[in-house]
Amino acid sequence: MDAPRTGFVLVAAGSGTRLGVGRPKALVDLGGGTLLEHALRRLHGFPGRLAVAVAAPAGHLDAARRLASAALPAATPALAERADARPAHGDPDASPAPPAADDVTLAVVAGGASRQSSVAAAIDALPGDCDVVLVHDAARPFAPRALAERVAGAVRATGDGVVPVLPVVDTIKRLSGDRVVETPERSSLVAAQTPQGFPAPALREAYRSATIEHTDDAALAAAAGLRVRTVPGDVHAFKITRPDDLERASRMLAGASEPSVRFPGHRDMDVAEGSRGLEAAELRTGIGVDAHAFDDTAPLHLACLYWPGEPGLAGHSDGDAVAHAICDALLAAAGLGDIGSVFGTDDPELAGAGGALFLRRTRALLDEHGASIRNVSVQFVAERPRFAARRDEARTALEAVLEAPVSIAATTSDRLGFTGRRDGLIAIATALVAVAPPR
Ligand SMILES: Nc1ccn([C@@H]2O[C@H](COP(=O)(O)OP(=O)(O)OP(=O)(O)O)[C@@H](O)[C@H]2O)c(=O)n1
Ligand SMILES: C[C@](O)(CO)[C@H](O)COP(=O)(O)O
Repeated sequence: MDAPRTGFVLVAAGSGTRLGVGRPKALVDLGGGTLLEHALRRLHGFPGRLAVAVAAPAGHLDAARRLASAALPAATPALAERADARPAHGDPDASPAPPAADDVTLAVVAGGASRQSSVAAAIDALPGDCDVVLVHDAARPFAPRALAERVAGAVRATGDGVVPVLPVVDTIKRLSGDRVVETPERSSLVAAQTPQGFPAPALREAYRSATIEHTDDAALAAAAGLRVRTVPGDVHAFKITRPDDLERASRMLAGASEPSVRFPGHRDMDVAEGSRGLEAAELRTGIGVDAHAFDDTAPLHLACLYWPGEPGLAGHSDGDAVAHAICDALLAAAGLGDIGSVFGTDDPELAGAGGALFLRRTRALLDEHGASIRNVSVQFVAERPRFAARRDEARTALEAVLEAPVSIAATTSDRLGFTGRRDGLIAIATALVAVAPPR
């Protein structure tokens, strides 16, 4: 029997009004490929059989077919209508291993006037033997393949709809005009990403029965009665909506984060130096360590998560040693001092402050100095809390604040020392930061 086939709907028919480049957004060129191509290249190596359906702008079908065929080189020719393939580019994230021939089919159809009608048109172009359908925005071209695999896996494991989400890091306000009428409780709010996944028959039925426009597929599926659950999203799956999102994507591809990079004791680079200067950006590492004693009377906040039922950490702030160690590592890498010298205990806003506040302020300080975060790695040493089950959640929470890749791990000290006695917890972080080269 054939392995299950995953349907992959890529909606790429939007006009990109908010981006404002006068061309459909999915056809905008960025670092060696259009957004459409970047999104499809992420599928290389996707396990099992795959049926891809692209909803493209009606006036650009030929171009979309050509680009999609080249980006999915193993797509079956009958459906792919292949034409002059473009060469692969140097995108480090795109896996070089293409899927095996026969395992991928491609259809490119005209999208509609709304995202929803574009999804509907592409679903209709999928073959009938898909068990799961993933729906993805071409406007999120760097969503990694692992995210699509995570979503598809969760759909197959549960039979529910699955949406990848990131925690909301800002305080959210509900408005009437410009007047604030409510501050909703943030802990139950998340930001939805794509790809969103569904059992194929349920999604087809939900789209057939939809009577109003929804902003995402999960909302449409839920309105049709399908249960929808979440999995951790990925910071790289950000949506390119406005010009600054495109700049962010372009910097990410160039391998550095700021067009103008300043560092104490180093020269300024201007925008005109552009990618040439960025290629030359110097990488600096930093290390940070933070320890806090346990306080049985306090709630535990660690790695920007709340840990109900666990003893908390003593401190002037909320004691989030993981966040504090990361701040120190970032400040050290950027040559900007340390958490003690930057954030005084006399600042009333910091009394009881959460780790996210320290991380946000640290990131803003690095931004001000033109230093860009490349990645962070952090490990904490403690007998409690048990960490493994919340690793993804912790990584996602930290990545959402830092907008950079984070690895997080935990270990015990084999009952040795203060961590072994359960007196407290210690966190050690390293950070890699890009700064301008010396003059
Ligand atoms: N009629 C539409 C509208 C949107 N989309 C797709 O839906 C995704 C998310 O939409 P958004 O980011 O809002 O894209 P645009 O509609 O192009 O942007 P804008 O609202 O600024 O015009 C994008 O990949 C877009 O191409 C689509 O296929 N068909
Ligand atoms: C589907 C989506 O990407 C989920 O966040 C989003 O709703 C689409 O963006 P739009 O601007 O509402 O079309």
